[in-house]
Amino acid sequence: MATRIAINGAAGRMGQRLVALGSADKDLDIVACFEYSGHPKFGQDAGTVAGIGEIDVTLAEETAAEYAAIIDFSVPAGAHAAVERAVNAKAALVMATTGLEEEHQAKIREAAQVIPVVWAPSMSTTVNLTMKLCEIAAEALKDIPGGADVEVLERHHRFKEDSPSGTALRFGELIANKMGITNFVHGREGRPGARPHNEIAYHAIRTGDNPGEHTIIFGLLGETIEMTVRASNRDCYATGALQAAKFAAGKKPGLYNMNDVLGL
Ligand SMILES: NC(=O)C1=CN([C@@H]2O[C@H](COP(=O)(O)OP(=O)(O)OC[C@H]3O[C@@H](n4cnc5c(N)ncnc54)[C@H](OP(=O)(O)O)[C@@H]3O)[C@@H](O)[C@H]2O)C=CC1
Ligand SMILES: O=C(O)C1=N[C@H](C(=O)O)C[C@H](O)C1
Repeated sequence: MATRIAINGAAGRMGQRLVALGSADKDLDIVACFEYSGHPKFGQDAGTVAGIGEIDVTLAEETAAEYAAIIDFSVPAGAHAAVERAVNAKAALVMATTGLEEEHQAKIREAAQVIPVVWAPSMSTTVNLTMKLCEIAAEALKDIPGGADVEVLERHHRFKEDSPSGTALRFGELIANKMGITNFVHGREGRPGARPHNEIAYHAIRTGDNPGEHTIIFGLLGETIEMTVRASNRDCYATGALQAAKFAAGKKPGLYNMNDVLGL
């Protein structure tokens, strides 16, 4: 039987791709598409907005339909509403929105005590694989003579509201945990002095319509290793989120990540 899903932020860049790809998936049934009432497309058919023709689901704030999972790609206020909807409906939650304040993050952790939650800053297979590879590199280089300097560069479209990306922050966190690093900086200017090893620096580039690119640099004295992972379009994130919804629907309550979904 197909998994019945709801999409929050359904008129957005990601929401539209979820509607398009979810509608084409015979194992999924999109039964609700949420948007806030002030959205210019509110009340329109979600399929028409996504450019695939009518799917008989309108962009709404409420639904009478039952769903097994809700996927959220929206904004912090929308993510907060998605958590409440999922808990009230006893549905699984796939949380993809980034740039959340600590109070919103705490609500997600709390929700995971009563419903299954997949929470990841990137639903892409190659990004999550690159995270594993970076952990291997960090472990191998943590005590290298001369030290290894870690810098995380990310490049996204001009419309992105949070910075650095949630994915860049997760790369930094995973590497810092392996290398025992405790200092984080965001860009550099002026005369900060020689670079300490106990530091990870983030650099956020905003340009054009880039759907997402991350480069992680481990700079040694005499050689450098860089890992770059790049999306060509948003479907890698949408596909991962739809897979996560299938994975989480009906699972026992708890916090899951994309390694659980992808078996990495
Ligand atoms: N984890 C992952 O794999 C990925 C995560 N993301 C994250 O997903 C989020 C959304 O990205 P993107 O689709 O590009 O952004 P968009 O701004 O295109 O989409 C967000 C949508 O949510 C709408 N919205 C605003 N308020 C609410 C609300 N209260 N309830 C429901 N919907 C609301 C927005 O409306 P309006 O435009 O009027 O504000 C918009 O339609 C970002 O945080 C981004 O970083 C993105 C890609 C991959
Ligand atoms: O806003 C985006 O577009 C993206 N946001 C996510 C993030 O902040 O990590 C994931 C992806 O890089 C696209």
